[in-house]
Amino acid sequence: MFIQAITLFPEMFESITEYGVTGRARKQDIWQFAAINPRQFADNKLGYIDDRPFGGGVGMVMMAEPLFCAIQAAKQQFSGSLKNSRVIYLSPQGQSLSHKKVLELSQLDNLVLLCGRYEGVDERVLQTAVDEEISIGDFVVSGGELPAMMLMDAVLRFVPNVLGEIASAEQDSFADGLLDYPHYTRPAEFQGMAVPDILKSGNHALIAEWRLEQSLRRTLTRRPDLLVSRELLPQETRLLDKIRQESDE
Ligand SMILES: COc1ccccc1CNc1ccc(C(N)=O)cn1
Repeated sequence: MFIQAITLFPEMFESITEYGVTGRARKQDIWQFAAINPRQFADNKLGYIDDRPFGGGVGMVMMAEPLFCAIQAAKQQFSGSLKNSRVIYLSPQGQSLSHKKVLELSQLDNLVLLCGRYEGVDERVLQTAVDEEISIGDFVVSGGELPAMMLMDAVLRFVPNVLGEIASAEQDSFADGLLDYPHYTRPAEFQGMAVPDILKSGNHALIAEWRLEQSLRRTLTRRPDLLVSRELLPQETRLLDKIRQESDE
């Protein structure tokens, strides 16, 4: 997968291109990255890429021309099939990013991420050169770079070989629509708190059931909304009934 970010701060992306599983995978050429700074497309000597908003109001707006040229430049770099590509603008006005959308994006060959700064970008860029507007949550941060990196990381976890054993991405919570179960590692006792015995039993069937019960219990108490739209397997229904009876007692 070839990911390009259109950003005034290319160096910010080193946190995902140089570190952790995503950094290692990029260094192994499992995925590729390039940043394009719209300032290089500013048509004035001073490299202006923002201007005051029509209609007045606070702050500045990113101008259409430099961004449009940057997106065109990104499209010329595409590897693989041009069709299997998407230009995404990160913004609080976007469609909320979901696990389903993450999976869909992980199938693409090319991803272009437009990172806004100031009060946002000229609407005409969105109308002519952006395929989708995506939000990573109902909050505002100073630029689209951190949301872009969040999206990149979530998507890359589903690109084959990025994680090594793809299993750990599919076992992530949200992958099966439930919150994650609690995790423990050595020492067996920490500040007087022991690890649940079941996890030391070596009985993998019982451990799997315990973990599923813990996921269901956490989802029921912390995010019951996730259970509303989720089809339950018979074993899950049985465990949920058991959990509900306990809380009714
Ligand atoms: C004032 O910033 C903006 C104003 C308008 C658009 C983009 C930005 C850049 N900031 C962003 C970007 C995305 C998200 C999100 N929720 O995905 C949050 N903030």
